[in-house]
Amino acid sequence: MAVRAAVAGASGYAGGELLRLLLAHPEVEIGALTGNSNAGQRLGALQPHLLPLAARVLQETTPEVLAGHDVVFLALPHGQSAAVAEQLGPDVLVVDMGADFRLTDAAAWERFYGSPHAGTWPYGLPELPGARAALEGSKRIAVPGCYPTAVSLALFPAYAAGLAGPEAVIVAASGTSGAGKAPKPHLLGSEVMGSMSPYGVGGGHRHTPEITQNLSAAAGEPVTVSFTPTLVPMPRGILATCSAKAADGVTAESLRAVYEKAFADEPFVHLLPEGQWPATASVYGSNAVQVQVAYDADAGRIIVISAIDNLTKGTAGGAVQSMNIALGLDETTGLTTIGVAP
Ligand SMILES: NC(=O)C1=CN([C@@H]2O[C@H](COP(=O)(O)OP(=O)(O)OC[C@H]3O[C@@H](n4cnc5c(N)ncnc54)[C@H](OP(=O)(O)O)[C@@H]3O)[C@@H](O)[C@H]2O)C=CC1
Ligand SMILES: CC(=O)N[C@@H](CCC(=O)OP(=O)(O)O)C(=O)O
Repeated sequence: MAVRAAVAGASGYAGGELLRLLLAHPEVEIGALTGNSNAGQRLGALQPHLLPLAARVLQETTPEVLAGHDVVFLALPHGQSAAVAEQLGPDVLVVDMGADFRLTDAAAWERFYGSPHAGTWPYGLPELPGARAALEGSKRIAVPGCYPTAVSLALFPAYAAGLAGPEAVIVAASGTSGAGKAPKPHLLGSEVMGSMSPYGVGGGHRHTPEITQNLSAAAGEPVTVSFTPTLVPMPRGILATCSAKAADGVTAESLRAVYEKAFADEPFVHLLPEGQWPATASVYGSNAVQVQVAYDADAGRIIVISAIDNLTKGTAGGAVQSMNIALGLDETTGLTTIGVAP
């Protein structure tokens, strides 16, 4: 019997990418689609690439509309998911693509998001140590942020193996869809085109505590994170350049061996052959993650670079992958590692 799934936030970028993936998922039947300001609109007017759903009309995001589904995906702005989720029954699988349930530290939540902490749900990054076990059979999933997905996958093996010092430095570039579809002055075409710019500099970005949480868990001790995001003129993609001081005794060979082992059985994470570097174009529209490692002997640092599609592995693909695990389906169902090129 098909898994009936509702999508709240179906007019947005994350909701649209999720629907693209669910349309290709053999076990899922798409149920209610909801929006906010666009409720009452035809989906075809808002997401014209989703042809099979073009005639569907967006409904209001209410508990009544979302009732009667096996899975409810929440692709809503931060802070909007908790109120909706608490009105959904305990038997429904709720997959939150926003940030509301990602952090374990209530004080960090309040500092970075400025509202009361709603709680913590099993974290939808299956590749992290222990994550799959927590997702299996779960009725609640917190899908990671896009930058934390790229960065945590890049650095957790080094921390878990004790190869990296406790201060991680990360500079990551994101395409503009990461900022969502709602109009924002800094995302006007004339501001973004032909330019690359930093934002959230100096520890202010709300993904800093999420990255810190993941790397500290992998290390088994506190890790501090210097995270600088940048905006680049492309619609999709994240390239994360991550580095940390190498622990004593690290060599290029030992570093590579740790990453080969960490990702050997991962269906979506690919350690590239030596000499080949991750590129966002290679993972466009796919759930794949490209990773490459280097040991800079002169600087005494390890460098790990990862590339993801922020909308696919960075949100909707990660959500589907985690849903599959929670429902006991093959983890890769409905997901592809095949990108679009050129
Ligand atoms: N874009 C990305 O790369 C990623 C996004 N995410 C997360 O996914 C979530 C959605 O992001 P994204 O799709 O980019 O954002 P968008 O701005 O593109 O879409 C937001 C969606 O939420 C709906 N919405 C807005 N306000 C409300 C409200 N008060 N109640 C109910 N629905 C509301 C909008 O409806 P309407 O259009 O009808 O007003 C729209 O469907 C966010 O939490 C984001 O952090 C996570 C990882 C990556
Ligand atoms: C380019 C850009 O603006 N990106 C967003 C991150 C989007 C994302 O993945 O994260 P959330 O799910 O936490 O919103 C930002 O920096 O706020």
